[in-house]
Amino acid sequence: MAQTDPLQHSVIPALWIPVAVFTHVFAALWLLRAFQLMQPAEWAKIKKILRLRRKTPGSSTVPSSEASTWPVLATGPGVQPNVNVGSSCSSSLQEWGATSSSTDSNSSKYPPVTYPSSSSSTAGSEVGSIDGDAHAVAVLPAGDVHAAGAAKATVLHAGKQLYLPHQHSIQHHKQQQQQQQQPGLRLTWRSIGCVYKTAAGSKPVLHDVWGEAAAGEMQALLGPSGAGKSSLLDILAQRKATGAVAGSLLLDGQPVTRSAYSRRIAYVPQDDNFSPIMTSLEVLAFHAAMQLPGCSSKHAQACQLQDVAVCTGSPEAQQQQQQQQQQAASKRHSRVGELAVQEVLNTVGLSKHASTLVGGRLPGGLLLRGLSSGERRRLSIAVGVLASPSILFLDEPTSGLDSFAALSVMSHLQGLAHTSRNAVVAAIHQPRSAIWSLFDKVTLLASGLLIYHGPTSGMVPWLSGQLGYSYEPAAHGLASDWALDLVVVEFAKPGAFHARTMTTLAELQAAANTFKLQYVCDQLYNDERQQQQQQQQEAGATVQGSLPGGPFSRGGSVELGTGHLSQQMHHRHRQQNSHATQQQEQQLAELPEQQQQQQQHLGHEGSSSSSSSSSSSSPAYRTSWLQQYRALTWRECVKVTRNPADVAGRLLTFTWVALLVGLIYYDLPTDAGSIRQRLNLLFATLCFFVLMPFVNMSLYTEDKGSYLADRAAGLYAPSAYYAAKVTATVPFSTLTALCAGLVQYGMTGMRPGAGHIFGHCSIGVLTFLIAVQVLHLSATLTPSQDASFMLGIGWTTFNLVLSGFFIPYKEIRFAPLANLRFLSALHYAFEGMVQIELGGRRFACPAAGLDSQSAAFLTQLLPGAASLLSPSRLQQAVGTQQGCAVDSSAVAAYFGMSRRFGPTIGILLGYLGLMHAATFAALLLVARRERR
Ligand SMILES: Nc1ncnc2c1ncn2[C@@H]1O[C@H](COP(=O)(O)OP(=O)(O)OP(=O)(O)O)[C@@H](O)[C@H]1O
Repeated sequence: MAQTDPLQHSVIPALWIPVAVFTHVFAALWLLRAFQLMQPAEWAKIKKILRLRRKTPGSSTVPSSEASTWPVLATGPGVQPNVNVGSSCSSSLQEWGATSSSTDSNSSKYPPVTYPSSSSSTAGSEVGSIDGDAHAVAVLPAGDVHAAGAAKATVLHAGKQLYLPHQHSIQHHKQQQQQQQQPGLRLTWRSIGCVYKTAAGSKPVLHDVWGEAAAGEMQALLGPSGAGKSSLLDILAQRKATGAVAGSLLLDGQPVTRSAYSRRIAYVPQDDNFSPIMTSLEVLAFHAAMQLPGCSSKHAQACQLQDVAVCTGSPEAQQQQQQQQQQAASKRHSRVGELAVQEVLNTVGLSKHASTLVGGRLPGGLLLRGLSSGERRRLSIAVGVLASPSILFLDEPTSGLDSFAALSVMSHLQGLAHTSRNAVVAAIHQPRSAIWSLFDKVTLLASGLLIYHGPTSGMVPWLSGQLGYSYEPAAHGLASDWALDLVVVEFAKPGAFHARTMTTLAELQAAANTFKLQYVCDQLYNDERQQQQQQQQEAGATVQGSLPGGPFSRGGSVELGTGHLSQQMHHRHRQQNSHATQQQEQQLAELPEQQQQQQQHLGHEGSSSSSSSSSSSSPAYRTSWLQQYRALTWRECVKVTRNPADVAGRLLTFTWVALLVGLIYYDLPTDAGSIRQRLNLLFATLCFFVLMPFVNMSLYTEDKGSYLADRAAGLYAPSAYYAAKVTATVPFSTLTALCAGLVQYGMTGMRPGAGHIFGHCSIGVLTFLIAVQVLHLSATLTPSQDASFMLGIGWTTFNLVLSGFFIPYKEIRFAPLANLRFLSALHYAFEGMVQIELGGRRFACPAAGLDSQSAAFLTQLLPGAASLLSPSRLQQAVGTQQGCAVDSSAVAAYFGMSRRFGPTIGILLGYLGLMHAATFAALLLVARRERR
């Protein structure tokens, strides 16, 4: 038999007061962080004043332990990369060494970086010095590198430690990469075609495009807007996920395999997607952790020096390389290692901005000062070159830059190409003269047609000499400007200025055909000669001398092939050429969607024919899942801890709303008259939990954007991202919901007892987490924030209406609809809370008897509850008889709410799991759907 509640006052001060104080102190700390972040100059002044006071004899000093608890975010020009996080994030950050261990009074001055004693370089940026020895600040653990075991290097920055996994392998990896970059590395693309399916029908955007990029040269991809430059770059970088693509991509003559190829290239998109609240160094540190090789667990023991070649090579190669590495490592026991991250920053001239925030607009709309647009661009390039790619693709690297910044960026790139033997291919718009002169080669596209591909010096001779379009530097300006003007056919051109120029698509087509005929002939000629040579070699014949290249592969100016073989090829290709492009496009357009997807994969996965570039056992990502997970968790933690709106704002909003509700229902009566209020309060609590996540919709949308950008770059596995996201965000979400629940519970005085408090809060937190997940799912599935809101609001309304609060299910007018309640998370949550609050509980009748209002409510509320509302019982309740009690189980029974706590929690956990699974599936889906 349930006992009546003997309490006179229901409020539980010991519950809500400490929690409310905690949330405010916690939020105040984050607001202080916000101040440091937003007003670095003012914060520096305050720190200076505090320091002066500390130095003044007799003045009160701030204990160092206290000082160390204050997170230092913004000092000097930007923000230190080290952050101090609470809750679950701390362990991860500590592991990464990002936790601020002390706030040295000099830390804001950025102590000079430590250079290796062996370095002969001086500070400052050197064009193309990516592999130089300068500017190292990483300190390898003393002693045997192998003894490091944990495969981490300690990176000193601003006197703090920032750990990067496998840092000590960076330099080694770069050397290895360069060894792999044989002088003859050559990417060749042949007969590339691309057709998009649009509402208006098939839209061909690339027609039979040929070309090549070789180590040590910088190539411009030139063409008017819409010419197909980005589409071609996407195809070459194997990032194309839309449209039907045809053609072949060869690395050193062998078909590329996608996973191996992706390790040799880097793609710098037109728009970066850096988090505004991370510093340049942190952005690079994150990308270093994602790109620089770590072994899979399988190789972990074998590869103490963590190198991609070791990880992906054959077992024999791995063993051999490992031995070499061990020998090399033993020679440099106490050698100070290099930090690629800092070095790359130097290379792109950003070393002074290592601690500057990237800046930009935060998801909430706040504008954060940070890097200039030119510096951001250089940071993008730094990310691109971090893993020492053999081929670097850049989509308009100079867009948005002033002319000097553009020149500086392009000079860096040329340095990379010439000094580090990278192949650089950059789509570019109207380069100024100094920039144009940096390019070795150019691909000129117009309306998806290849007009010219070859040395920059050969472009004018081809267009004027072969095609007959006269170029007058005095009148037409730079050769690249003239060429761009020449191939634009969409607009009317002033005849007086251009003299003979292209004005129709037919003229473009003719120019493209002429070029292709010549170029393709040359390629086929080379192929045939190589084949002959191979056959001769196989037959034991010695081929004297080197192969003469075709006209376009000789460098310098363009010549026509004149040999007998060349003429034969020319003739053969002329016959094939006229119909080839048309046929290719028709075939692409006719391909069903599924086959289009297959067709577009120019890289042949699993092919074993390719030498160094292919390996069927290559893992899909450069780093292991665990390494990705740790780096992503760290980034998520940085995001959470650096966004004051998301931390202090959310916590305070939750607490204040809880305080408001607590005040409204403060100290609920303990008699039967409070049953109605308790029901209302439970429903209000649940409403609060399902509505609050809407404040974070912008975060979910922003998350999706950065996920899609990273996925397009093939940076990490979706599962690693999702696991990291959950690890970093769920603890904080739980904390906020828990604090709000406890404040409200304590103030209103719901059912006393630890078990009841635990049960109520568990259901509240789970409801909140479900609502958060549903909104995350909405933001992932829908193309815009407006649509996300609509979907989210739809779910919330459905849940509220079918919670059972407004109408008992048995009274729903259209009975089958009542079954929909099983889809409502609130149905289970409300039932669970009602059970905890009212199940098996007896309330004493009010001392003055049940007031008429409550009696009327009960009569109306429980028309079917005979045991409670028989006229005699009601009479008893309204009267003031001793021992009168109301069994509130009847209320739960009336609403049809009888599920016990355990099953309720199980169902809510299942609901949450389902939402997580759906969100993950949606992330996989959109990554396919929304890629270019
Ligand atoms: N996913 C797509 N679906 C349909 N059409 C597309 C798609 N992507 C690009 N296009 C179209 O393909 C053509 C070539 O686009 P692309 O972006 O490659 O040109 P671009 O030379 O890089 O142009 P810009 O210099 O303006 O960036 C354009 O007409 C463009 O509208």
